[in-house]
Amino acid sequence: MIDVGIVMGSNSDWEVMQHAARVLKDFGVAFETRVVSAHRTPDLLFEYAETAEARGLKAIIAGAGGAAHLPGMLAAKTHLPVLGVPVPSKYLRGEDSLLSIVQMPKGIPVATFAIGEAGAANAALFAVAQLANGNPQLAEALKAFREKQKQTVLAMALPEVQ
Ligand SMILES: Nc1c(C(=O)O)ncn1[C@@H]1O[C@H](COP(=O)(O)O)[C@@H](O)[C@H]1O
Repeated sequence: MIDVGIVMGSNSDWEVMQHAARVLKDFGVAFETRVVSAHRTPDLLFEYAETAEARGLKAIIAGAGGAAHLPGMLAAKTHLPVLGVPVPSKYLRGEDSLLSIVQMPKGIPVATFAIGEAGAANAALFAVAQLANGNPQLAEALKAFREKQKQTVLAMALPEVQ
């Protein structure tokens, strides 16, 4: 059973969105990856969102750049949590993507993450946290991840000033 859908507006978003896939893979969460575009493949978008819950998905991570309508339109067509990742754009560095995703009208929420790879990784970590509610094994894995990250930071050394 697939728990999380990772969708993006174009395969050009993969460089960023692969960081979400990496996190889910590391936690052993079953996921699928698809290119779906609100603008270029609107019928596929509707079909994907309308069938997501019945297919067993628990959350959808959606990344898009520029006029990033994909996460919002998915959220409009499903009750599943939609986690939006603003992909950096060529001319406006992803600020356009961020604003397109975050400024949803009241009633149709999209949980919006940081621009770029940190946002993609954090969206996946958020999905893991959601799934860990009621899954003690996943909750333990999440704790272990945090502990390892903490140890990495504690071991960080800075250069001497000469
Ligand atoms: N923002 C959207 C949507 C959408 O929101 O439906 N579909 C594609 N795109 C974005 O267009 C950018 C350029 O796409 P191309 O590289 O294919 O020209 C990508 O970042 C994609 O997410």
